[in-house]
Amino acid sequence: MTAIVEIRNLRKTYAGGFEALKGVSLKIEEGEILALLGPNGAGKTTLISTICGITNPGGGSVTVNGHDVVADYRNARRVIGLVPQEINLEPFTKVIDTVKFSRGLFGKPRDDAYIEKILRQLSLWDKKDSRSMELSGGMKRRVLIAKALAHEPRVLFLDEPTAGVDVELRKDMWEIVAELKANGVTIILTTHYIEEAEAIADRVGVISKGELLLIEEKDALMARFGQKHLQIDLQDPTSEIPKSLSDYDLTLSDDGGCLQYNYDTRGERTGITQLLNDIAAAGLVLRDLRTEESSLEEIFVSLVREEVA
Ligand SMILES: Nc1ncnc2c1ncn2[C@@H]1O[C@H](COP(=O)(O)OP(=O)(O)OP(=O)(O)O)[C@@H](O)[C@H]1O
Repeated sequence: MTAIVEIRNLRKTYAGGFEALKGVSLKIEEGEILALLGPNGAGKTTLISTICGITNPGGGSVTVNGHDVVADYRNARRVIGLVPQEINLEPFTKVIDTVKFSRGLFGKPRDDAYIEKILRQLSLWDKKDSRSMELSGGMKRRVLIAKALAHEPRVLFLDEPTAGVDVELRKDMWEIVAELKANGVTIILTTHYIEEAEAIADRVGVISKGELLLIEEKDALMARFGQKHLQIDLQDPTSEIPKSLSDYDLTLSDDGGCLQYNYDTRGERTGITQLLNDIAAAGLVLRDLRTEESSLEEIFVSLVREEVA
């Protein structure tokens, strides 16, 4: 794989002295979907804005497709599409005109067939003559994507693409992103919805306080930090965990009816067989067993909490 975006030791200090990026280095591979997670104010938008040439870096460098985003910003911008967090559409302009205009801004020749293709892909073709003010919030978000794609970028940045969007439309967006990836577009998205990263990202980066805490393949991340929980429902509630089970990582539900056993998914031995024997020996009778895996959300929260501590 080749890197299409290379970020080296990127720093940004806003006027007033706030250090929003503290030396971020990152390579983004061509064709991948990278999700950037991080709490409010972590620096995600600042990072995206700097890569897109909207904010000037205070130090370090970024190249996109080999073009430096400061020294060679025109060529860098040509390959970048940006879907901003805020909806910034002109209320009286027709959908098709706003999308065509975006293409023109990059000096690309008129290509009505391509514009039709992206509007159809985003289910906007029947709205092409509607003014932005006549569209729902979700449709406006689609128009922003169409605008960002109008000049055929190879790298698409989506800054919280599904903020405030209903569940159904969110899933539609995920499909759109998957289709774009299939067409060879590299996608970087920021999101607060961890299930979004879990559903569509190839890699996940976690940013907190201007630093990249980690960047890793999603599946490897889930396997590395993942814990499994075995829920053991008891026939009769118990008031406390029997002393003979004190060596196990067990928690008892408030109603005393369920024991939760936490174990490492990487461990060669889970200890479950022995635990079940010991539970029986302690006189507890099982009613049911369920296993659950920790979600990316739990992993993320524990990482950011460690950072804050
Ligand atoms: N123009 C600016 N001037 C001064 N400080 C700024 C400016 N823009 C952003 N900041 C500060 O930089 C920090 C990072 O902001 P940024 O918007 O990059 O965070 P974010 O991770 O995108 O947050 P969110 O998830 O809330 O969108 C915040 O503390 C913010 O207040």
